[in-house]
Amino acid sequence: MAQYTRISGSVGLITLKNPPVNALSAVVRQGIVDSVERALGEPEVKCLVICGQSGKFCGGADIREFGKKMTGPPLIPVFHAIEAAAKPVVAAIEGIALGGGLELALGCHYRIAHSKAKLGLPEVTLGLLPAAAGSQRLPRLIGVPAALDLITTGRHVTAAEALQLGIVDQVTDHNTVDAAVKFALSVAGQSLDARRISTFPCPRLSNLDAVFEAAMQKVRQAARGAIAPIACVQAVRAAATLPYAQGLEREKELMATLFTSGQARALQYSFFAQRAVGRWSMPSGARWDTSKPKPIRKAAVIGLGTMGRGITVGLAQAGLSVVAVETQEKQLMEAKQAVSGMLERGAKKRGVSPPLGNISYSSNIKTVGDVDLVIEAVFEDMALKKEVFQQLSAVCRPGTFLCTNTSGLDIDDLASQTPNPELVVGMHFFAPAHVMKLLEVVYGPRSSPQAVATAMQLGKVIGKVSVAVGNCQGFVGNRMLSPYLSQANFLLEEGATPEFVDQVLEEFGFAMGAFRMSDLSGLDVGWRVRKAAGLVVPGQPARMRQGCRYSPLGDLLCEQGRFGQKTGSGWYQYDKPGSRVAKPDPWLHSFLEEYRTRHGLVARRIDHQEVLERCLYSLINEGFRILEEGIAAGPEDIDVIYVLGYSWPRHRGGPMFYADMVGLTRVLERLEFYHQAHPDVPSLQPCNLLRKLVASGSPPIHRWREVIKKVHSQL
Ligand SMILES: C/C=C(\C)C(=O)SCCNC(=O)CCNC(=O)[C@H](O)C(C)(C)COP(=O)(O)OP(=O)(O)OC[C@H]1O[C@@H](n2cnc3c(N)ncnc32)[C@H](O)[C@@H]1OP(=O)(O)O
Repeated sequence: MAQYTRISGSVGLITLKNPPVNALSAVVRQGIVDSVERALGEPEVKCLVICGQSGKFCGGADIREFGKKMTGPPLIPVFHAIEAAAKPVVAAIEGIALGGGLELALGCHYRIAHSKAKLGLPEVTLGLLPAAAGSQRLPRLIGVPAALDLITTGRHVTAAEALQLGIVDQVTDHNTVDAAVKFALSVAGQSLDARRISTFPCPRLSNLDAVFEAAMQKVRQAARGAIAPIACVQAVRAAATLPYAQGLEREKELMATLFTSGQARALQYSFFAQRAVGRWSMPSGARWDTSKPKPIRKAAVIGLGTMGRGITVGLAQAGLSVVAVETQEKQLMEAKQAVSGMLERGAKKRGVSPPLGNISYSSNIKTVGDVDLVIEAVFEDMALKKEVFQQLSAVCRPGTFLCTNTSGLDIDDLASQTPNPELVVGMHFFAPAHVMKLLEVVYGPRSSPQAVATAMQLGKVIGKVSVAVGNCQGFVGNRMLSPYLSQANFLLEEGATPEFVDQVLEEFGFAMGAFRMSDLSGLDVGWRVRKAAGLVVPGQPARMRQGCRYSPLGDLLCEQGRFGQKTGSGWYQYDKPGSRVAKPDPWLHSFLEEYRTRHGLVARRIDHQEVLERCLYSLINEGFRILEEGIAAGPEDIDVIYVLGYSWPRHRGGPMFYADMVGLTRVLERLEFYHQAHPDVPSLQPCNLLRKLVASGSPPIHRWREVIKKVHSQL
């Protein structure tokens, strides 16, 4: 609702009340209209202030209403009614003014913001554009280049930047509503002619075409197929070239296209999925709302390689005390220098001082005796990790949580090295660990709900989106990647080139195709894992392992010392080791031809559809297996992992959402087709859960959990 009160006799105060973010639901919109009307009708009222309850101005349109039947007044006439008011209306912005929230403020005559407030038009991140006249008012207020930046990126700006840009009129460190009331009284009675943004001409640009061309090129490059950023540029162009009323029409047209697009649905699903993963549950019945995390004040990181350094930075930046341990003195010194540099650069960006004092460095593992939680981040080698866990068990005080940063090793095996396996969880960080948003929190069969809750909470504290998943080879992300990469390799055996496979996957929206990504990660990483699993038999490139098709192509490249970017060659060639520009490699093409001849394989023409379907559907099929086994609690967990950790295009929601969009029947049919053609590839055999979902009439993704529950209860 929107509550109307009178303060100081002559100020009408409208307070938006719709927890948690005062979103502009139908009731709130109606409340604003009624309150403005009432205030304008009361002769004693000289001015109005609009604020939000609980220190939050407004989080924008109510996203939960999207896709439902529209009720209540639309936003544009509500904002026009405010702008047309004959009494000054001041927005008192505390906390957030986002999307429709900022558009509401732009409809007001003045804006006062608290110094800690964040403002922005993030509609683009939901597959939309600021279509409550924001795309038309903001360029008129702050000019085209600044508006293009804000609208196409959706970035939030601080109150200080908003003041500099001219979005707000005043910033206060004190009570924002008091400041706004005082301000409103000071301008009451003054002419409002120059305060109605919709009447402003858009500031002229001599190089208008060049500015828009450059903006379009920039968004096309960054968008990876997303359409909203392009529509945002078009809407701002309308503001710059058309009268306000016509610009609004264009905004409406563009919005209509976006609103009904699958991309907006995917992005909105992704928004809620990222919040839903916080409400985790385990097959044991343990849940987020019944498991209390322990507060972590002091943590230790063991092993200061690339991952350990990033984790240390993340913890220190979040204000935790960190003991950073590296047993080799020389590496410890190098790490200290590197971590300090990362902290200094980060602090400079944020305009704060670097939290160097939060970290104490040590070469002695015994110094971690008084920490609340340890994150072991040594080399990905089980024997080494076991040794470290044994040492930790001896030196840590009772009750210390022991976490391992691993991308796939068995958490339970590691936990068995300690007398308290319930305190052990996996924390799978993604590189660079202080930047990447994703954290897979991996529970073993003996991890306590409190250990999981604590790791999930710590993830939140350090700014990660944490997803709780069960223990299995590769956990969720890497386990699903395995059939995807296998298919990419099989396609090469059958006649494709790395360039073609990557092109198809990049056109789909991945930042990098399977081969460019493997070259970046380093081919030796998977090779080492395959060797440890006994899959690599030197000198014998047989194409079968344990009765299933196997491609030794990656192993053969590694045997040649081709580890990817770091060695200057892998699936591609590079100018020099470390160079990032991948070039097609004639050597690789002849190598593939020789390989096919040696194995009696005849290259055939492989089309775009086959690449996409075999790579994606095998990955999706593994996702269904993961759901069936209860390794992930719901499709949202998998989708968040893929969008945040594996560059799955956000505007396609995630692999499980994509399967829902394509249609489960279609996915099932195509998997059956490919499995028939390749019966020796088990990852192409449609899994039980997928069949069950199709048999249940392919319910929409938000109802999959019901079918999954049934499958689990039948086990
Ligand atoms: C046309 C389109 C127009 C005019 C629009 O306005 S589109 C909406 C534009 N607004 C946004 O995109 C803001 C989205 N929200 C956020 O970025 C963040 O939620 C936040 C910065 C406002 C707050 O962040 P935080 O404190 O971390 O909290 P959560 O993100 O966890 O959110 C708390 C719960 O609030 C729900 N929420 C947030 N925004 C909205 C909204 N606009 N409509 C409906 N509900 C919203 C969010 O889902 C969380 O609830 P749960 O999902 O956990 O139940």
